[in-house]
Amino acid sequence: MSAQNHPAPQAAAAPVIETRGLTKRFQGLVSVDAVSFSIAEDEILGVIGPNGAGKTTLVNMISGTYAPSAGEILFRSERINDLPAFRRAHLGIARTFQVMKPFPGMTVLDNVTVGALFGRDGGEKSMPRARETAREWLEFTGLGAKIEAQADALGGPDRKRLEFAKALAMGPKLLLLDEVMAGLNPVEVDEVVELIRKMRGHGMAMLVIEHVVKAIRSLSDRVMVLHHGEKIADDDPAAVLEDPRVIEAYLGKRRT
Ligand SMILES: Nc1ncnc2c1ncn2[C@@H]1O[C@H](COP(=O)(O)OP(=O)(O)OP(=O)(O)O)[C@@H](O)[C@H]1O
Repeated sequence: MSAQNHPAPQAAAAPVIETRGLTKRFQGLVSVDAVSFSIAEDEILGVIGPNGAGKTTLVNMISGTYAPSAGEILFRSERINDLPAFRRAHLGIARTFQVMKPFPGMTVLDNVTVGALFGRDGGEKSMPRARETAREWLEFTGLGAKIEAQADALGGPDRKRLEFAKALAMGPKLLLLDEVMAGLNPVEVDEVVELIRKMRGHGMAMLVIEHVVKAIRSLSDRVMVLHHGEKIADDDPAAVLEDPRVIEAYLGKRRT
């Protein structure tokens, strides 16, 4: 099954996230250079580019970890440049991290319950409801049998599932997935691809940073390519992955 099998997102609907000329400079280095893009509800934008292209920095600006040096971030038409990260989480922006960080000394269920308590609109208001939400997302992500395990004892693939469940329990409208397939074998990659597919239709926009090109090709409605901080392509996956500039900048060096 490919992304083309899904109904096309409504072109006319207001985007969930939009950036205009978004820029981040670190001293002399321009890490993200005037990047403009948008993602609609239920749309998946794949983001690829060589190491150091600015992908994680882009996510860090959207989630509120880094303040932009220039440009605008609009979330459902509201300018959010100056909101702290927790306020963005309350609006419905959730992310996963490249290095998975479960809360140590806590069970799998407790980890995801924290997500449910601090999510959109301030999170679930009661502990029983938060735990119920956490259980539902742990079932959804395939960790239903491990809810009482210590989170820091989980193996790599299960840690990724936990990271998904934590983010989903926040009730996101925008989910930012930063290299969730790194370090997985091909079978595990396919499982994560299936999981992301299953997440479609839950009213989210998704930004998926990934080096596994096969996965990006099959998941994404559109693919954006960053190179030295600049956007060099943003189109449907087939067009982007055949673009000579993209092959030159990135794909020529990778055959995944
Ligand atoms: N806090 C920081 N201070 C200084 N430079 C930074 C900082 N964060 C990122 N950079 C620089 O910005 C550039 C883009 O980095 P970024 O991590 O966004 O790239 P990336 O595309 O996510 O790479 P990768 O695929 O390796 O994760 C790099 O040159 C990096 O060294």
